[in-house]
Amino acid sequence: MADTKVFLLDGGSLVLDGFHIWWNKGPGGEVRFPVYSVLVDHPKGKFLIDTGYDFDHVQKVLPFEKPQQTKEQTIPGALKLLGLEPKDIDVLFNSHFHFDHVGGNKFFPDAKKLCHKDELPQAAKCQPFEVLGYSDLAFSTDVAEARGMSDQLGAGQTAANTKFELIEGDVELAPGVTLLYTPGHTVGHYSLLVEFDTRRPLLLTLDAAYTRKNYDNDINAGFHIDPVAGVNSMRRLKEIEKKTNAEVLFSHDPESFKDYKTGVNFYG
Ligand SMILES: Cc1ncc2c(c1O)COC2=O
Ligand SMILES: [Zn+2]
Ligand SMILES: [Zn+2]
Ligand SMILES: [Zn+2]
Repeated sequence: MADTKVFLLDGGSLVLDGFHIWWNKGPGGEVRFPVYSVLVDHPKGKFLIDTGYDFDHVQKVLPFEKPQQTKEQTIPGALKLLGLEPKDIDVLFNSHFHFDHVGGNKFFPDAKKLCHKDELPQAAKCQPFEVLGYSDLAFSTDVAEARGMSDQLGAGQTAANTKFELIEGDVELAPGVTLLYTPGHTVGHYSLLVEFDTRRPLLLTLDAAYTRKNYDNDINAGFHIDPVAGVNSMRRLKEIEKKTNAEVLFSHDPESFKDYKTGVNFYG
């Protein structure tokens, strides 16, 4: 069987103060960090995990995050670099519904969509401190309507083509592609473990650990629903790393990202 390939789709960058990236630790000051999505090109199909941010949404709602995104860093642009179009994606999984992970969902009306069973209701009725994170609601007509923000929906979006199948606990998306339930950042957050025939596994923390410093020191990001669960999720990922000898990739780590394979380069 052909081996699995993992592509990181560079989605541009944003800025946050260091105390948001490393909660209670800092240092403060502006930190520009990467945003990317993950394409798993597997013999069983093409799986996309997350879809980055929508530039116009961030400009309008979170301009202080100073979005920088070229055409090639939009989801359609990044797929085009690989000779793919959005219609080639079979399954779209959102690790969680923060705006920097759902911005390109609108390009996938026909893909099978999956999320944790608690993440959807949480986005529909979130805590006051989660309103910014859950601010781009165009991924779900139900959620947008529940939050009184139907104006975010595009013309072609319907309840049917923004419907999610709900999962819970750890789930094998395909042989060797496992979604790991890692709550804390959000109620329904997931990380991803990908195993290969010919190389060590990849463990993608996604927002369970923004950077190596978060991960090594059990430091939550400033955005979390449950910091104790967040620490436990990081500790669980470190156990899995040890057990599988996985290479760990972080979601928003400016230093590490410099060495990650992006564009046409892939893991596998
Ligand atoms: C990158 C980023 N910016 C703002 C927020 C989040 C982010 O990941 C999560 O909740 C927020 O308010
Ligand atoms: Zn194989
Ligand atoms: Zn997040
Ligand atoms: Zn994020």
